[in-house]
Amino acid sequence: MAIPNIRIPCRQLFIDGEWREPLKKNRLPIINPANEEIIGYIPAATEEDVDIAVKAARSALRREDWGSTTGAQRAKYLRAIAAKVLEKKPELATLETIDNGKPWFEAASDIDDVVACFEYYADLAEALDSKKKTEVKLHLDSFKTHVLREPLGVVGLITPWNYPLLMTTWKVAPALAAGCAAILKPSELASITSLELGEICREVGLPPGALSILTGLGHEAGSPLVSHPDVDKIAFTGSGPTGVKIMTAAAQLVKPVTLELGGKSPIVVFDDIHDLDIAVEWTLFGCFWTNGQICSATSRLIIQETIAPQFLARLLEWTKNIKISDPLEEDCKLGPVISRGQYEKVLKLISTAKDEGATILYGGDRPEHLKKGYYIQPTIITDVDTTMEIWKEEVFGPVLCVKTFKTEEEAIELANDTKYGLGAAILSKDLERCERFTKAFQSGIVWINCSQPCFWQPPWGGKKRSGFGRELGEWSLENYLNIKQVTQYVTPDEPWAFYKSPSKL
Ligand SMILES: NC(=O)C1=CN([C@@H]2O[C@H](COP(=O)(O)OP(=O)(O)OC[C@H]3O[C@@H](n4cnc5c(N)ncnc54)[C@H](O)[C@@H]3O)[C@@H](O)[C@H]2O)C=CC1
Ligand code: BAL
Ligand code: NA
Repeated sequence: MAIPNIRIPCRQLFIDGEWREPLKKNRLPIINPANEEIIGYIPAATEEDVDIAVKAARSALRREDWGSTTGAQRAKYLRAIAAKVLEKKPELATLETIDNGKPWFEAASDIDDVVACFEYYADLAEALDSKKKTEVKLHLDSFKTHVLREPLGVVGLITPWNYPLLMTTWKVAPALAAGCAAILKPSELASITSLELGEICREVGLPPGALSILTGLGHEAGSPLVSHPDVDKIAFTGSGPTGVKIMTAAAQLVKPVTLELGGKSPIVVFDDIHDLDIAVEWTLFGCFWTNGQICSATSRLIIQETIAPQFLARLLEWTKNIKISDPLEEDCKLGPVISRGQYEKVLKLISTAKDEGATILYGGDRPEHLKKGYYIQPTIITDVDTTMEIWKEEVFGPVLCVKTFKTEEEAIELANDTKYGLGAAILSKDLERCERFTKAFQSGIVWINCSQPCFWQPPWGGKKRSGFGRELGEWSLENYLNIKQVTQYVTPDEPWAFYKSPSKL
C-alpha cells in the first residue's frame, strides 16, 4: 500500500455531535517526533468543556435515539465506524505515524486492529440483546428474580499515546456496544487520530453525545472528568503515578475505575528452545516493537546460563540489523520515541544503569545517522543486578536488560521479582515446563514461545501494580454494564406477615 502525503486536519473539540471551540480557546502544539517540528495544533479542553460534554452525554442517554437503542441498532453504528476507518486506513496510518513516530506499517496494522475491534464489539452488542435479561432461580416460589444488564451510564475514557487510535478503540467500542455515553480524553502527545474518529462518528451519524472527544492536558481535561460527579466510571490506560491520582480522585466519589498501567515483564528463555534465531527474534519483538513503548514489553530477558553466550551473540547480530529511520520509510523497524521528555527519560535510565555498574552491550545513545528526532538505538544492557533501577523501573523505550539463571526456581524468582504484573513470556520446547511457568507467573497475560501478539477476543490486563480490570473480549463489555437485580413478589394478594397487623379499618 502506498504511503500517502497528508495535511494535518485542524479540528476543534468533538462535543454533542459537532465541532466546538474550547471555551478558553486554548490550543496545544502537535509535534512530529521524527523531526521535532510543530505540525499543527489540537484544542485544549478545560473543566468548562468537560461539563458541557457530560451534560451532552446525559442527554444522549435520556434521548430515544441513543438511550433506547437495542444492541442490534448500536451494532450498525459500530460497523459503520469500522467501514469508515477501513476506508481511511492509509491517511489514518500516516497521521498516526507522524504524530506518534511508530513505523508506518505498524500504524497500518494498528488501524486493521481498530477495524476488527469495532466489528467484534458490533457482534457483542447484537448478542447482548438476548442476554440483557436473565432469570435467576430462587429457592422460594413466592418470589421471582431476573437480572438486567444495562448501560452503566456516562463513562470517561482516558488513553495513552503508544497506540493512540487502538487504545481509544479498546475503550470506545465496548462502551458504545454496551450503550453508554462516552467522553474520551486522548493523550495530548498523540491525539490526531482520536479526533479523526470524531469526524467519522459525525459522518456515520452517531447520535449526538454518544461519544464526545476532549483533547487537552491531563490535569486540565482528564482530571475534571475523573472528579465530575455525573461521570459514572473511568477507564484509564497510562502511567502508574497517574493511575494512582485517578484512583484517589475517583475514590472520593466511590467511582469505579479500571486501570491498565505499566509493566516490567519478563521473557524467560531456556536452553531447549526450538531454534536460536526464532527465539532471538521473539526476544527483539517483545521489547523493541512499537519503538519499545509497550506496556507489556518483555523488557527483562532472563536467559539460561548454558546458552547465554551464543544467544547474546546472535541477539547482537539481529539488533544491529534493525533499520532505524524516519518511520515513514518503507522498511523502518524502529522510529523515534514519542517526545523530548520520553527521550530524556530513557537516556537517563540508561546512564543510571551505567553508573550503577551495568554494561551497555549495545546501543545506549542516539543513532549517529539521525541528527534530529527523538531516536534512541535499540539498547541491550547486561551485568544487571536486581537492585538496579533498570531492572525495577519501566523504561517505555527500546531498552532490554538481561540476567542469567541456572535453575527453574531461580528463573521464576527473577521473573516475579517486580512490582508489576502485566505480561510474562517463556520460550522452551518443554510444554510441561511452560505449564508450570504459566501457573507461577504473577501476571495477567502469559505468552508461550512468543511475546506480544495481542488479539481482541481474549482478556487484557494485569495484576499487582500493573492495575486491575480486564479490557478486550467479552470482559470489556462487562466494564460498561450495570448488573441490576429485579425481584418480584409473585403472590401480592398474600400478606407478608412480618409485623403484627393492627385491627382492620
Ligand atoms: N501503560 C501504558 O500503556 C503507558 C505507560 N506510560 C508510561 O507513563 C510515562 C509517562 O507518560 P505520560 O504520557 O505522561 O502518561 P500519563 O499516565 O501521564 O498519561 C496518560 C493519560 O492520562 C492523562 N492524565 C495525566 N494526568 C492526569 C490526571 N491527573 N487526571 C486524569 N488524566 C490524566 C494524560 O493526559 C493522558 O491522556 C511514560 O514514560 C511511560 O513510562 C505511558 C503511556 C502508556
Ligand atoms: N498491544 C499492547 C497494548 C499496550 O501497550 O497497551
Ligand atoms: Na506527537
